[in-house]
Parts: sequence; C-alpha cells; structure tokens
Amino acid sequence: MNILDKIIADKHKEVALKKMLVPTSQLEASSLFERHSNSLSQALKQSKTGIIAEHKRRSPSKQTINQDTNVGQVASGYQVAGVCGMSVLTDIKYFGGSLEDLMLARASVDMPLLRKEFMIDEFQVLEAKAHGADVILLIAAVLDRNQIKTLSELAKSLSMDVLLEVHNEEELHKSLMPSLDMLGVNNRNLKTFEVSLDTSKSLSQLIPNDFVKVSESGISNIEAIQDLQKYGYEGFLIGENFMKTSNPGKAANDFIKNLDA
Ligand SMILES: O=P(O)(O)OC[C@@H](O)[C@@H](O)c1c[nH]c2ccccc12
Repeated sequence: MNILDKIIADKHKEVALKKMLVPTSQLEASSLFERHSNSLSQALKQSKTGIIAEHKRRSPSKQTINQDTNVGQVASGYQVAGVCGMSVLTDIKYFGGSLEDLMLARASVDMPLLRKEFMIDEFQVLEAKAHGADVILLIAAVLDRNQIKTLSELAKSLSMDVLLEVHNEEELHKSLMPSLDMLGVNNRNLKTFEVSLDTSKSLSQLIPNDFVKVSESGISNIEAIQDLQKYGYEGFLIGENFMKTSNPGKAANDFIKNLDA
C-alpha cells in the first residue's frame, strides 16, 4: 500500500465515524453555512502574484515542519502579506491539522480559505462549508469521474470554488468538467513524494483556458514562479517554504515583495 492508499483507507473510517456522530442537519445549522463564499479563482485572476499560502504543521514526506504555530496569527500574517488565499490542512493523522484550524483562520481573515483535505464524501463538503471554507480541493488520483462530478456540483451549489488536483495526463482527461474552477498540478507525486516542477510545465498546455491554472508544491523561490507564469499559471500554492520559518506571514510578505518588485 502506498501512503496515499493508506490515507484514503483511514479517511473512509474517519468519515464513517463522524457521520454517526454528527447529523448533516447540524452542519447546515452552522451560522457559517449561510455565509457567501469568496472566490479564490477570481482573486487569482485579478492578482499579479497569485500566491496561495498554506498552513501545514507536518506531512508524511517531511514529518515536522512547524509544530508551534498559531493558525489565527498565521492567517492574519498571510493576509497582510497580500496572498490571494490560504490553504488550511484539516487532516489530523498525517498533517496535524483540524477543522478547528479552519474555523480559527476564518475567524481571523476574510480572504478565500481552501479546506485542504482528502475529500471522498459529500459529508466533508458540508463540513467544509459549515467551518468557513470558500474552496474545496478534489484529488483526481483518489476519485472517479462520478465522484468528482457529485462533490464539485455540491460545492458549487453552496457557492464554493473547486480546485481539482492532478498529477498526470490521465487524471486530467478523466476529470475535466464545467463544475471545476481551478486546475491544480501537484508537482509532488503523492505516492512517491518525488517533486518536479516539470510536471506543471508539461501538463500546462493540456489544460483548457476556461480553468485557472494552479501549480502546487515544491515552490521555494520567485524564479520558479516567473518560469511557471510563462506556462500560463496564475496560482502558486506554497506551504513548507513559509511554514518552516518562525514567522510564516513575514516569510510570505518578503516573498511577495520580491515577486512584485
Ligand atoms: O509544502 P509545499 O511543497 O509548498 O506544498 C504545498 C501543497 O502543495 C501541498 O501541501 C499539497 C498539495 N496537494 C496536496 C494534497 C494533500 C495534502 C497536501 C498537499
């Protein structure tokens, strides 16, 4: 079993348990459920820099990145830095995140928030909305076309944006549909952890122009972004490069200043 298979097997158990404990009516009763979501894809289109900054404490590939963060402070720091949106990991077991992190970020900022999670069930889309997310992530490597359609259409009906993540041509081809807003190419292979920006470069011309192109993972300098912009990318998801510092907001601020110079 590769790590992605393991994560998904655990996720099925976690979601099944949660569904026994929390009725969907409870999620729908959240005051955040009525909130109109902010569009990340619009923010990216209007931005010159297109940074989406992530809150990530640890990961299966890096173990500890930053265990003593205050997610509200990180969110405020990212917003001050001028990022287009923030990605908040909510998986507990492998990434040390939580839905509480998402809510704490929501309480601190207005900018678009992405729930970074392994989505396999409509329940998790309702959960995302109820905890203040504006955007959901769908990972093509673990979903079939029908699941992508059901989950993305539910998100759209709740006014959320959808970021669909692919790693190769086959995943891209099976996934294209109008209920997606952004196509993210993950430079990290979630099965082997190998990282190469060439993945974004080679898939770029296969992504139709109706979708905002996002390059994800392994981005650590502005040269990489300037290079990827030539391939049509408008969004850049950066986690570790900011989170490994003691002040992620400041790291994002310095980075964006240089990029915008
Ligand atoms: O820390 P990095 O290399 O800058 O990567 C951020 C983000 O792209 C990465 O965390 C990620 C991309 N897709 C995912 C899917 C699940 C969990 C995590 C991810």
